[in-house]
Amino acid sequence: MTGTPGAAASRDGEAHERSPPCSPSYDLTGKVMLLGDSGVGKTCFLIQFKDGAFLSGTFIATVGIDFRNKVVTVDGTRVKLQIWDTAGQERFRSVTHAYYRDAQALLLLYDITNKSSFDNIRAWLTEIHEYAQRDVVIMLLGNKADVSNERMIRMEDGETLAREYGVPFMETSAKTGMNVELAFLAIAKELKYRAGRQANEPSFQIRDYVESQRQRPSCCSFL
Ligand SMILES: Nc1nc2c(ncn2[C@@H]2O[C@H](COP(=O)(O)OP(=O)(O)OP(=O)(O)O)[C@@H](O)[C@H]2O)c(=O)[nH]1
Repeated sequence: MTGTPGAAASRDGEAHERSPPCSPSYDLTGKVMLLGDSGVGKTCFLIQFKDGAFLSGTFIATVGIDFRNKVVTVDGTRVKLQIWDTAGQERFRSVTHAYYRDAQALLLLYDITNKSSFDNIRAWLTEIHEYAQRDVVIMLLGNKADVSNERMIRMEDGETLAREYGVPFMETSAKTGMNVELAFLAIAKELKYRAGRQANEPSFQIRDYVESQRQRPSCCSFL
């Protein structure tokens, strides 16, 4: 994370990118990567957060890596998130490994309707531990929670795995937007907290925050 605004230009050309140093449009920046198997919904997740829209129809796999910026305000601090959308396909893995070490946070997605995407989470976590910074923030997300009739992975299985690795967890839907913004807000809050805690500011526990704020899909409200 860096506190120096105005440095890099984004591909989406947001005006705030070139703000003069005397009037920065954000206070902190943090790099976030979206990881997970091909087709779990990483690109849709990012577009839902950035534009509030869902891309339905033909699935076009990401080639290599791409990024978008969005500024969120948490507790009065403006955090610019630079969000990297990676290709889930195996053949792009060596390209994406190179980006892991600069990331402060990783959102690791599986698809609740696709068992192998869940089974591969352990392998993703092994890669993360190999290539990412030791203190990187990791969040596990079970995406496509809107497709309840095709569910293959129970919510409690996601929770158990997340607990085993000590990471926050929630189910999400890039289609309905359920918990999408919350995932990024929780990351931004954690980055702000790490950047410097103010006197009298209560400590922040990302797992507790996510657990208290997340919505549950209606099918799983009993879990
Ligand atoms: N119902 C539903 N469909 C989704 C959701 N998220 C993504 N999809 C669909 O899943 C397919 C794959 O979505 P992408 O976002 O392209 O997947 P990806 O993880 O970026 O895939 P790669 O770029 O290959 O790594 C698309 O057909 C999306 O419309 C969701 O939350 N709910």
